[in-house]
Amino acid sequence: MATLSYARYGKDNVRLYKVQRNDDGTQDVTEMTVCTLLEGDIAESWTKSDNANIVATDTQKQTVYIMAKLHPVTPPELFASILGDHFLSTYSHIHVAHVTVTVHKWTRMEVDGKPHPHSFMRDGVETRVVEAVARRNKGIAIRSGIKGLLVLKSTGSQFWGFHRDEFTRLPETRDRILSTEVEAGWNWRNFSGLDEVKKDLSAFNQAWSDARKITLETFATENSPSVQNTMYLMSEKILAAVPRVESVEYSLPNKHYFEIDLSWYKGLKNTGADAEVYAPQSDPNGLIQCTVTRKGASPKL
Ligand SMILES: O=c1[nH]c(=O)c2[nH]c(=O)[nH]c2[nH]1
Repeated sequence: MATLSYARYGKDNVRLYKVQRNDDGTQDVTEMTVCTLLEGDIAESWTKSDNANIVATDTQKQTVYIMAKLHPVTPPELFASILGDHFLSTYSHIHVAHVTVTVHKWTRMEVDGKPHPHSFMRDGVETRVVEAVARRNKGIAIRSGIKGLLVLKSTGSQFWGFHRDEFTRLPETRDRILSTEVEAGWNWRNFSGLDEVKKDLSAFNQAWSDARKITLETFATENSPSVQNTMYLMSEKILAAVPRVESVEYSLPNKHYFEIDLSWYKGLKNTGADAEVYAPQSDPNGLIQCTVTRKGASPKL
């Protein structure tokens, strides 16, 4: 009659902070939010009120803390993989572990022109987000990404040549404001397991900084014909920079800034080439998305 066709469960919004005290007296800090979701032989909890196979979500939370104490929490790709691997190796009835780690910004302060040993500031809401999916006998799939990186350019963006019909009001423009909140992700070729993840840990931070730099530099320097083309260029460049990455995804809202006609006040000119005062729009916004996949890449698990 009815069948349970989807079930996973875990703990979301596990907040965690870890400090590393270095020999030279400086300290490094990491703050993250973790989500763990498990799949496996768990259906009977839903269908028969039998919780015997349920690793309580509280247990999952405690595990996150213990693993953070016992292991490094950076790079986040490693920590997410350690957690995923732990759930599979500890519980034979769990077949898939999804772990998402969101790293929050703590940027070291500069005081008197010098990096401060133990003081940090939150200079933006941008986060680094990693999702690791550990599947029994199928290795670990990792997606790394950036979220919440808010950017704006005041010129160097166009949008023209688009389809026009009786529903079209938007004028063509060869000079507009372009603003978006970057959500970017890059999918690594599947890892056979935790050992393979550990083989080249520096690749994860390097890819993050390459992807971030490519995103910012392409946004700034291209005379953009559309959000679509700009995100495609960024994706191509990330694929070229990081050989192990098989596909790149972008999701970019187009945050509109509308011109305001002020001619009603003493004939003030504030449109077209005279536009200086604009009305930023909170909604609606365009939303442009793409996945760009390396030729010959293995299909995503
Ligand atoms: O870069 C853009 N892409 C669109 O698809 C679009 N549609 C729109 O109204 N403005 C824009 N801008």
